[in-house]
Amino acid sequence: MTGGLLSYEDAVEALLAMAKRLPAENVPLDDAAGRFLLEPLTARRTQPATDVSAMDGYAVADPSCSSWQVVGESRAGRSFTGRLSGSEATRISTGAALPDGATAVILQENIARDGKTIALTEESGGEAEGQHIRRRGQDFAEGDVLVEAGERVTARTIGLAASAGHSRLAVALRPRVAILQSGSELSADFENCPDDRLPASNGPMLAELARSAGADVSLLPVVPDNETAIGGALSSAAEDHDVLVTIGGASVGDHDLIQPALRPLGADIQFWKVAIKPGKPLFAARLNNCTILGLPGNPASAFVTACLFLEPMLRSMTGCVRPLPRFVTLPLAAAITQGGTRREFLRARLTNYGVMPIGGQDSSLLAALAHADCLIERPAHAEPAKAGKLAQCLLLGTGGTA
Ligand SMILES: Nc1nc2c(c(=O)[nH]1)N[C@H]1C(S)=C(S)[C@@H](COP(=O)(O)OP(=O)(O)OC[C@H]3O[C@@H](n4cnc5c(N)ncnc54)[C@H](O)[C@@H]3O)O[C@H]1N2
Ligand code: MOO
Repeated sequence: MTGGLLSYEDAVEALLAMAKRLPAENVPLDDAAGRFLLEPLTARRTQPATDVSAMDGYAVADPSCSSWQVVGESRAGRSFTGRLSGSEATRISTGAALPDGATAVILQENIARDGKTIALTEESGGEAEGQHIRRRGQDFAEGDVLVEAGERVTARTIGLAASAGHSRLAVALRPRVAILQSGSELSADFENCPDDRLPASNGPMLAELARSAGADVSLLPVVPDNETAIGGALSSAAEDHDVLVTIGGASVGDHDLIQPALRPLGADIQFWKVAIKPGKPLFAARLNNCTILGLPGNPASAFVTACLFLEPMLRSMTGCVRPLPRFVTLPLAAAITQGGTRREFLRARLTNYGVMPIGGQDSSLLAALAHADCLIERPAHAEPAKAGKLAQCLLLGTGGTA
């Protein structure tokens, strides 16, 4: 606890403990992208399956000769079936199987050919046994564990899985996430929003963030500041979703009605208020089988808390081995002022000289937020820091940097 507020670590740990791991499904490779392996990726085959040539040229039985007789060809996909001996050679292409008896490959640039006879050109160097040969199993062998369970399925993992003989992978079911925005000032009509209303912009922003984290997202209709209407929307959303994210109405004002609406439904409020800026009024609750994450309404607060809480929770539910945000150490490109009473996450941009805090740090500023591509962590009560000092930073837009 920090002055009655929970620390970020305690709060995120409590949230992760609330949200249980989802069951597995076996999905085609493209549908596994961005999700986490629930089982180690094990090679079902050996690669390369035989010794192969690394270059276009000639496979030879004896590289110490100075000329050879070409007795056939080994192409990728159609190998030479005979066996080489003495001064015999075959034409060979990159990736083609090395003929039996071949001990080296000579680059075609180093060869002069006259009919079936080939000879080393004057410029060529000494040829050695084993040169330009990729050995069987050099990449991986059947039974090798190639990627551990809990790692993210990237484009490279997909390539590796295909190569290792897999067309499907075991991943967790996609979390079903509902997003509920409340506030009588909010309008879902972005094109015709009167001046006394505000576009409900946090909904599509966080829907996209959750979708990028692998969730199936339902963006629910905006609910006005009415406890009964909010209660009805909460209870129906909690029935058929694993996670319900509420936006706004998390603080202490007369119109902050999310918790008052949750209590009569029997929801268990697990924690409220975290010592971070932005994001102080965040809360978490459990209603039947649904984990409810109450995010503050200010756009920067909603976004930053989604990065710090929602993404880690979704990663944890889907089997990620390192669900917590991964901070990297980077130099400050400009000085930052003294820290306040809460640990702060300053919106910033990466430059060639380090991280540069952006101008507007007020949590209502969406244009400034959209300009940021990382967050600088400034501990509570931190001393002012000069340009060049190292800071902990969270890169944005990398799928949570897990
Ligand atoms: N007396 C106190 N007042 C406030 C405190 C406090 O501790 N004591 N905390 C402040 C902090 S910090 C924050 S953050 C805000 C957040 O409060 P709420 O979660 O209750 O958010 P709202 O009041 O509903 O909205 C704040 C702001 O954001 C706009 N908003 C809300 N939802 C959306 C949406 N879906 N899309 C776009 N914009 C949205 C809303 O119109 C307000 O302007 O409370 C402080 N107050
Ligand atoms: O925490 Mo509020 O999110 O500071 O603006």
